[in-house]
Amino acid sequence: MERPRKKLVFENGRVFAGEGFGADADAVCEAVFNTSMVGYQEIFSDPSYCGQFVCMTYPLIGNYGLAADDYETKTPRIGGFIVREYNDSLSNFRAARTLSEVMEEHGIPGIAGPDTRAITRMLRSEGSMRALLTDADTPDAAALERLAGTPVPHDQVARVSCKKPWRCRTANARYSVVAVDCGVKHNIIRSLAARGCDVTVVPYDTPAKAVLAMEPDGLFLSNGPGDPRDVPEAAALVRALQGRLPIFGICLGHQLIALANGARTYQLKFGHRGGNHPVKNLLTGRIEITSQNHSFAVDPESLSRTGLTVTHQNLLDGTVEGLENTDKRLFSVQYHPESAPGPQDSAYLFDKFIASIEAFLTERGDRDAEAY
Ligand SMILES: NC(=O)CC[C@H](N)C(=O)O
Repeated sequence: MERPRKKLVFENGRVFAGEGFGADADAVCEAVFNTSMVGYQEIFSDPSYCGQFVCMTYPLIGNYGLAADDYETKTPRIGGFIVREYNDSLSNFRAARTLSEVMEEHGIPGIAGPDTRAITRMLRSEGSMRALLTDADTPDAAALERLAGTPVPHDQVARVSCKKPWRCRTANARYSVVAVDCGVKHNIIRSLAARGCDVTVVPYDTPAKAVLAMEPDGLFLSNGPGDPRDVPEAAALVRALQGRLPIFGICLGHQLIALANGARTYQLKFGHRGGNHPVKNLLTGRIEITSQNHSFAVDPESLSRTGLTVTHQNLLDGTVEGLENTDKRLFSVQYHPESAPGPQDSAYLFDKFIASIEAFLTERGDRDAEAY
């Protein structure tokens, strides 16, 4: 099939040529890179990539298609894909659709052909930056002007969060959990459901009173796109509910817990995105290989007097990867224990949340799980 000629123009003036796949549309996004060797479907459908171009360092993308059961959300919001080679000859018996056709359906453009290693090295040395994906014949000067004139969005969480509460029921449920949806990955909901949780997913700006009216046994704070400081509503919810319910946060949820307790977050030079980031659990001394996708991190200097202690640390750059306040039954991780894509080493964190809920129910004296 004849594919349109496209190019990527970066803020620093570098231009990379290639062929379009997915939607034949222009887009301006922040470009980041992901080093996972598998899992492009989960990356494609992870709402945390809303408004970002993901440059895949693995050189062959598309060859196992998309499987009906593997989406992280029904409405993919990734800004676009940058790949070395796009391949549409599906080789997986589970494949239902091609990546390109589903990208087209959702208006998401892609470019195949650029030297993705060169782009990655550029982002590593100069830091994440924005780019315009456009037709090959757009003049570079006009492209740079468009880039400079496009404002950075601050409403990504509002774009990906559900608009009304919805419930994921599980057979023989033992716990009821409210999940604050800042762009929740469905594998998180599956991971909670697999441990006996009925999960009510609520919009990111749900007031604390409305959450309490649902009488949950625990509160979960999801991953999500953008700068955590753009969602003060969700941080306020944590402030109002911490100490009243067991709380578990992942990625953006972890950052929101830090902000709610007076800590600071900052933007990393090029972020962590991949399926093999080593993290040390400081409580056990064990090392976990983790799946990651984030640009921001919690400033360890800002943690004194917050009541939060660091439980996990990244072994590549020493950044904070986990926080806890046992008095408030509150803990969080910067990485992805639901690990899609990625290793399973950190799945124990969901069990830790269940243990925290169990202890809470027992202490409250109204442990009625046997009645279920
Ligand atoms: N996966 C996430 O939740 C990402 C959190 C946040 N948007 C960041 O980039 O740091």
